[in-house]
Amino acid sequence: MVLQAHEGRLITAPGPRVLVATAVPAERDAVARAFGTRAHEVPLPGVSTETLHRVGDGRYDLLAAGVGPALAAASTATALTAAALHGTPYALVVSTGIAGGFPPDAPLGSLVVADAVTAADLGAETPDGFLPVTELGFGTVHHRPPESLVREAAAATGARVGTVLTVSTVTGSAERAAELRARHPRALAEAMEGFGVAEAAAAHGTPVLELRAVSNPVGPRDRAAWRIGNALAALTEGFGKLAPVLESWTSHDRHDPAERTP
Ligand SMILES: O=C(O)c1cccc(C(=O)CC[C@H]2O[C@@H](n3cnc4c(=O)[nH]cnc43)[C@H](O)[C@@H]2O)c1
Repeated sequence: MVLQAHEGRLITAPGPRVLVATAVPAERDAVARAFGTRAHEVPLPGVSTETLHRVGDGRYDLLAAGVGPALAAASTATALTAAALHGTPYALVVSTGIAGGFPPDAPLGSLVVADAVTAADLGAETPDGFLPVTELGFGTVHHRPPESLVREAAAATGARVGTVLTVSTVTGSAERAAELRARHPRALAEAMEGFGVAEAAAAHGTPVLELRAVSNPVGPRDRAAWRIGNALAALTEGFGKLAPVLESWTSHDRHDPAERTP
């Protein structure tokens, strides 16, 4: 499939394309390093600040989509819409980057793949505790990536499988960490974009995967203890192992449409 001309050369993608959304450029570049080659920058229509970084023979578009679920959703939706209008839609969206891990289940430097991408603070406080937005009669708080893809991604990368929470406020106390784990006993990690990316993907009927590398424990704030370099290295290594899985999974008609994000 011909995607575009670049410096007089046609960039082609041999198969289905994957959009990879990180929060910040350092995470995007960690993913790009897994492909070894220089990324081609492709403008994103209507967005002056960010470009797509195209790698892997044009199969992967990497996007630093911004910090937090709202900006990540807006940027991801823009990229999905632009690709659809161009006639080159994505077959899969991957939300990735660093994350806080719930000790002891997700240690520093480990990888986590989400079998549930969960909005942890979307709802209402009541005298009886937190109510998720679904109990108020609205929307959804979980997106479930396709089971077969989660299974294969975990097998290839060695990632632990569990819930990855999306929060708008980074947890900064032991009390809040315990509260989140009490509400979400299967939570392994928290980050700030997955649910927003998944909402955008769902609006386009595109499946989503979330892979995170743990840079810090979820708990009392200690920014000096974040091991961002180690986590970014784990992300590069993990993505190198993940890419063949993504290529196989998106190329074959093995995935059950019922598994897709609604
Ligand atoms: O300062 C740097 O060099 C640097 C390099 C890469 C990434 C960063 C970030 O600050 C990324 C912010 C991003 O990380 C996720 N994150 C990481 N730990 C947590 C956490 O404990 N709770 C919630 N989110 C976390 C999150 O997705 C942020 O958007 C800096």
